[in-house]
Amino acid sequence: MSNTVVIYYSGYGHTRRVAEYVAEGAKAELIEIDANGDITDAAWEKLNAADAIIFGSPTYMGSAAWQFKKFADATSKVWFTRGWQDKVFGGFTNSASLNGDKQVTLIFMQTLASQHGGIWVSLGLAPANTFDATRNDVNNLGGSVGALVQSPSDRGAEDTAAGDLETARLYGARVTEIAARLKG
Ligand SMILES: Cc1cc2nc3c(=O)[nH]c(=O)nc-3n(C[C@H](O)[C@H](O)[C@H](O)COP(=O)(O)O)c2cc1C
Repeated sequence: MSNTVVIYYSGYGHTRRVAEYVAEGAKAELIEIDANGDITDAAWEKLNAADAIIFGSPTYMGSAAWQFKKFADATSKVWFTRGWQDKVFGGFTNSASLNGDKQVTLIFMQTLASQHGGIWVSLGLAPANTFDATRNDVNNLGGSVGALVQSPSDRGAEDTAAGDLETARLYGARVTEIAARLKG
């Protein structure tokens, strides 16, 4: 069994709900980045000890929230020692529009993982893109780099599409399974 940590920021709770689904699938511990973009020393230790790390952030203005970026910049301290070399990584993002430039956020997370010498896990789920596909289907947003979720701008986190949340859960499970396989 591998040890996975989900680290995320959420401004208004929508991404927190997604993070809970990812963590359920991954059997992971959750760490929330606070409103100042900080995490505790104990949280850094958990990240350093993890076999797999899954990043999460809402997409704000076409990229990750600044709090997540502050965390990303703070990982430079670990980068100097190659402390996360060969860890397994994944990422998810959530935003109001179906597209909303979510891909930019995922590519940012994938690049962050690559800077650390990590092994990135793709979504690994076929898109549900037929005429009859619905928002209850897995991967209805058609992602491939990581998990994409849409939360309607006029609703709370409880109204996030079931298919997107299931996509998040399945993706978490995939990251942990791949980390376990690599661990041997
Ligand atoms: C400052 C700000 C910028 C946003 N920019 C985008 C955006 O670029 N694309 C989009 O689809 N939604 C955008 N949104 C909507 C959020 O991504 C959406 O409400 C998301 O569910 C918020 O997640 P949270 O509750 O975890 O903060 C933005 C919201 C805020 C507050």
